Amino acid sequence: MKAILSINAGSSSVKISVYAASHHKATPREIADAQVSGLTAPPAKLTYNRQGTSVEKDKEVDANSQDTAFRLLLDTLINDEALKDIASKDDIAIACHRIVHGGDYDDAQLITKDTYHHIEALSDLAPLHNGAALGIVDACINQLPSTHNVACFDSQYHQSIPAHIATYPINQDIAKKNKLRKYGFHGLSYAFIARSTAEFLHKDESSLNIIALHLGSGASACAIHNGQSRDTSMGLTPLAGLPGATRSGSVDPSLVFHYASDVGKLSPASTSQLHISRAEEILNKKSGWSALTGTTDFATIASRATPEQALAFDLFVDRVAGFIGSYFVSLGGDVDALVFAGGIGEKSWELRDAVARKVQCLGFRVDEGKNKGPRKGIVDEISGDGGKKVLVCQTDEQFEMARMCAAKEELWA
Ligand SMILES: Nc1ncnc2c1ncn2[C@@H]1O[C@H](COP(=O)(O)OP(=O)(O)O)[C@@H](O)[C@H]1O
Ligand SMILES: CC(=O)OP(=O)(O)O
Ligand SMILES: [Mg+2]
Repeated sequence: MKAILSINAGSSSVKISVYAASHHKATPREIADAQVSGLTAPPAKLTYNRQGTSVEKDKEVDANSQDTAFRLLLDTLINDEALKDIASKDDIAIACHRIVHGGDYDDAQLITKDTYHHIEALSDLAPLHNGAALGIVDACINQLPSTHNVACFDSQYHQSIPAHIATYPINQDIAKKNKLRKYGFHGLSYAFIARSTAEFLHKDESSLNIIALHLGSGASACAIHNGQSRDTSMGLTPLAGLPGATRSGSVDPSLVFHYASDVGKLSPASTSQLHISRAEEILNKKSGWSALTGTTDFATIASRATPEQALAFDLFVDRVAGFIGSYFVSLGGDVDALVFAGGIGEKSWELRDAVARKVQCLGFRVDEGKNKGPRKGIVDEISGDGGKKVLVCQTDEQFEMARMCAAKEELWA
């Protein structure tokens, strides 16, 4: 039996799940999960469940970065005497890490010096994520010396996007040399959503066509054709596409040159692990819900209590509906389901309701009672009578990573 620590450093949270797996290709069995959320909407909150029982719920904690959140979570797990599977740090055989930007990697990688440096070199292309995740890898290397570290990439799932969709219309010599193309992210989530939705619909995954929405602190949409990513809204970096908690999403690229005189300069936040220009800092960290409303808490925004919140809400509905329309065409109208996931997609009935109304012309509608009601199962149907299928999937990137590790033969030899 091996204990697997699955670590998901998001832009506003760190989520860790602990699994036990007995052998190569075994389905990992969850034994605990813990998360610190609200890193961009202090105070951050800790939630911890062991064997399905709540130990802590929304406990206010002092954490303002992914690194401090991770240390707190690791201590919580190690110091819990009732968590028998990891009585000491040595019991953690595998730590898998969600790495948002994996460049051309098409499979999870055991983290060696080489892979570490490769991921580090990609950090500039995921300024809210890769550096933070590598900080957690460093902490694991130092604090868990006998643990194997595995990198699981958010970009991997999107390797199937065809060239004419992934290519930017710029000088192709420069594009190839500098690897400037659409990569796409939230792929661990989309892989989980595709498999779970296929199971729910009793369809073979290889014939599944869906429009999936991962709407969290970072938000994206994905057109899934025959079980594979055909298009997604994020691009070279996770900034493109939909707006997020602190991200602008797509804007006219020329806006950068008209925003302020110093946007091209390196930001004071730049470190050896992260080279971020002022423009990138503004569009990644000082835009989105935070800039429009002063909060990154989407539950507050969904209340539409102020004109600013109403504007942010309507703007999000407009952008999300735009991608649904575009992907509906991309899938030739052959869509098995529209699937909501991510913190906002799973928890905001208001957002689901407003989006569904906006895309009613495509045949989607939600049932008010089902939409507002408690979730039944990992995938839950909320479609209205006679409408195309609308589902909510409680996505699980940590499980997806643990599953990838169980499938890696070299870790079980
Ligand atoms: N009850 C809720 N209603 C609406 N939005 C919510 C609710 N709970 C959490 N959220 C939003 O979900 C987002 C976090 O989603 P999550 O997928 O966990 O983020 P991360 O990108 O850090 O992984 C935040 O913007 C938060 O405000
Ligand atoms: C890729 C991305 O934006 O991830 P998250 O939503 O977890 O910040
Ligand atoms: Mg996330």
